[in-house]
Amino acid sequence: MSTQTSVRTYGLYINGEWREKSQTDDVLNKYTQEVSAKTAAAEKQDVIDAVDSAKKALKIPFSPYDRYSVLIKAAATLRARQDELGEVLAKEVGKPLAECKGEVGRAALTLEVSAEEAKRIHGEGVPVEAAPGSEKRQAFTRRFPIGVVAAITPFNVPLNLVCHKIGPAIAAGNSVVLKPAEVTPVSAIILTEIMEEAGLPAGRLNLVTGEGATVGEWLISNQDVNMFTFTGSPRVGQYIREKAGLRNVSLELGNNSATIVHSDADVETAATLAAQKSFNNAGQVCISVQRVYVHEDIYERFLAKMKEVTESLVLGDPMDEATDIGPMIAEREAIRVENWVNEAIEQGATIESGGKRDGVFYQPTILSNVNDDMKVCRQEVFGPVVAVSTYRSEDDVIARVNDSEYGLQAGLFTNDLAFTLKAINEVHVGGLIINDTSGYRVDHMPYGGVKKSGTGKEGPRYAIEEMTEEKIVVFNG
Ligand SMILES: NC(=O)c1ccc[n+]([C@@H]2O[C@H](COP(=O)([O-])OP(=O)(O)OC[C@H]3O[C@@H](n4cnc5c(N)ncnc54)[C@H](O)[C@@H]3O)[C@@H](O)[C@H]2O)c1
Ligand SMILES: O=C[C@H](O)CS(=O)(=O)O
Repeated sequence: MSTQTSVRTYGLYINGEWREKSQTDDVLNKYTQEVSAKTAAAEKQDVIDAVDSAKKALKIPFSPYDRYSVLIKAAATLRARQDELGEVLAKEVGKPLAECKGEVGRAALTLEVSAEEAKRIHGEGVPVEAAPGSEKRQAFTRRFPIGVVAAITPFNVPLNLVCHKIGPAIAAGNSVVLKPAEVTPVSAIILTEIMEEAGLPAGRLNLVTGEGATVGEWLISNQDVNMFTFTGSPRVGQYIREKAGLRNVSLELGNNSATIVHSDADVETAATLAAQKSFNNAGQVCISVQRVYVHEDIYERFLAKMKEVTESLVLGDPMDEATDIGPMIAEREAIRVENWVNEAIEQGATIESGGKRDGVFYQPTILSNVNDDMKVCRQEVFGPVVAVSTYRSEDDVIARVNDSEYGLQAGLFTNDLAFTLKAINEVHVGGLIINDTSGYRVDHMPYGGVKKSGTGKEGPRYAIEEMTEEKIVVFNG
């Protein structure tokens, strides 16, 4: 590893060794737009070496307790370095510092839960003796590591979402080849250093950095990879699914998350939470509140409060404690959001708050008078824009929430038990959050979508199920 002035250059990590490359990619500080780090651009042979090393490492015993010890040590280091890693995240993502430190804390928890789960992987007794003719038999299941897991991750939560992949994969006894997002790889590289320091055996975690279209592609075409765990856009997720053939694929993809605010809801609370969860990380969160359906009886009060909270949010330098919203990941993304909002306005939408772009910043924006076919409602905005509209009947609002290609999470504010039960039965999503927004997540819960939002669940216990193979053992007594 070498240092160029104050800009550090990071290598690849393959078979327990750091490998420098002459070709590098710049990582920008998303606020200043200056180069803040350089990362190695992996070549095809590096990816082959990384997968080979992962495969070979599987042959060396690594007990569940040793996996636990490494993960718990790494988690402790994350906690000890929370402030420093928070700053790394604030620079590479552009999220406010407090949010970034929060992500480091969550990442540590994800590794801690993964560590605990390493000690709990178990099968179950299967009553084969209940079948006529099998009276003398007995059976049980056991779970085994799936093998080499390729983990491909997105830019927006680049430390915790990496932990959601390497934590369970290592806990389950697998080896990993990690390819983090090219625009936010530094926190994942530091995490790799932390795993090495925590005593992870060589080959159990390999890191290859570079473009998705090259490095990702070489991983997908490598037949020694047994499983892909991917978080990112539906476009790339679908591509991986098509190319993976019969190999296991876990996909955590996008959403255009809806939250319903019913007539009996606590308006102040719902409006405040909706504003916070529409705009944190500049709306670049897969469960960000994008569509809010408010019962017509409380709409005016709700909108007034949501506007008040939204207009109090401060845009600025992520390192400044006063900042609530930082830049978007790239100016072209801010321009895309601007275009989508302008298109909605041409189609009849009204700007209630925000609606302006300044370079890479886009103001937190509330739109009303929207219809469900506008891009800002039907597609995933992945930016600080929320569309608020009214509803009258419960059937109507549930149909509108479900009228989406996506189904990751949805929120419902109500204390009406009958409506709640109806929503539990009828809203087609992976997670329904009652009396909070779609944006609620803690890291040990099962998390994953239906429809175009993906397949498979994360949350260490559930990810371990995806990353292990079940074998039944039958005794003929
Ligand atoms: N459901 C979830 O848990 C969740 C969480 C975070 C983000 N997301 C989704 O991620 C998206 C935003 O993230 P993004 O812009 O980083 O996504 P992206 O799909 O552009 O990139 C994700 C990763 O895929 C890689 N990649 C790109 N092309 C590839 C290819 N051809 N082959 C293999 N890998 C390739 C990228 O380099 C990156 O590492 C949004 O849609 C968001 O909803 C989902
Ligand atoms: O972007 C989507 C993330 O999965 C949401 S969270 O950061 O895990 O809460």
